[in-house]
Amino acid sequence: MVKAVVAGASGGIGQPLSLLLKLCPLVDELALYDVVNTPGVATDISHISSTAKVTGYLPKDDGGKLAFKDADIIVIPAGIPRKPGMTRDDLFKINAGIVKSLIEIAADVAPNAFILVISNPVNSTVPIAAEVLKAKGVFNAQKLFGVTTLDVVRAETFVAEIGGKKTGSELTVPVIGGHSGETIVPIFSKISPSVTIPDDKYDALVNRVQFGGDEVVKAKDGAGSATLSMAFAGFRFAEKVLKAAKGEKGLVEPSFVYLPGVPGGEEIAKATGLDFFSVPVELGPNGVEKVTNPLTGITEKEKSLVDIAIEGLKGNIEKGVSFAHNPPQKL
Ligand SMILES: NC(=O)C1=CN([C@@H]2O[C@H](COP(=O)(O)OP(=O)(O)OC[C@H]3O[C@@H](n4cnc5c(N)ncnc54)[C@H](O)[C@@H]3O)[C@@H](O)[C@H]2O)C=CC1
Ligand SMILES: O=C([O-])CC(=O)C(=O)O
Repeated sequence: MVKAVVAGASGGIGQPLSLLLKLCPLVDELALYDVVNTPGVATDISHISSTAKVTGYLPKDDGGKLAFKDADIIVIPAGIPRKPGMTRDDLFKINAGIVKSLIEIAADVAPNAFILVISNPVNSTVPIAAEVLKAKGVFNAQKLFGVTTLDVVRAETFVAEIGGKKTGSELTVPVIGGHSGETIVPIFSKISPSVTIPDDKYDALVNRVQFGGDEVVKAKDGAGSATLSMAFAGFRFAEKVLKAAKGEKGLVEPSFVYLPGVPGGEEIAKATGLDFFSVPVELGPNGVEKVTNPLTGITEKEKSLVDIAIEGLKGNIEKGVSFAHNPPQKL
């Protein structure tokens, strides 16, 4: 019996993500949690004639605990999205506390769950999650993931447009680093099957991957950020985690993980000086089976992009860790 939870299930990402999980034959039970509207969303989705049994919870009557209890996988797209002119870091003030409170519930009632954090700023919310789990004595780095799949999906799509492929899904494009602006680093030298990016298109393509989120925020013009492509990306990652948990081999996807706690991570932590970095993760029954060092054999241009990413990530990670230890006092 596989129980999946979506926290933030009534939102722009949460609703289509819940729909995709309801359609997934790997899910037997789907618990939808949000501070608003989950009775309606859950009842609506529950009428779909697929396997998963759907329930909806609000915070009242310990709804969070009931929703999360004994979950196998918890996906978190809870929190506010950007408006034009904002950076992801501008979301920290509100979303840091939301993520912290949700991870506390997870630690108490579902300490063995895979936890997939979508809420921004991912570069800081994942370190918060790790610190909360550590403090509760239940941290397993192999099961905590910052979801950066949308960067990979975008890179596949944009490279396919340039490389004359019919669809990006024919391509594997590693994207590493973090999940905001210049911390996002596409490694075009390792696209498989290989695609040559013309020199005169390289910088613009890197920029489009790094600022793909801004493209959507601008186009939505105040109505939020990427939701449908994010639901696709979040589901793609969750499905791989679930398939790997069932024993399927060869499933790899980049994710923002705690390097010192995952096999193969120490070497990358040493090379970057960072505890968290998005790297290609090979998934297994226990989550991260191993990570591969994405920095070997990259080009000089890519090295300089990685250096910029490392600088940005340092502050983002420290901000998350220090919030987890010293959250602002409530008035
Ligand atoms: N990792 C990534 O690649 C991406 C991350 N995001 C992030 O995902 C988050 C959600 O985005 P949207 O779905 O567009 O926002 P939204 O505002 O449409 O939905 C967020 C939902 O979270 C709920 N929520 C707020 N506090 C909560 C709490 N304490 N417990 C449970 N639910 C709570 C809200 O009621 C709302 O239904 C944002 O932070 C956004 O920046 C968005 C796109 C890509
Ligand atoms: O841009 C945003 O704020 C949402 C996001 O993370 C993305 O679309 O990559």
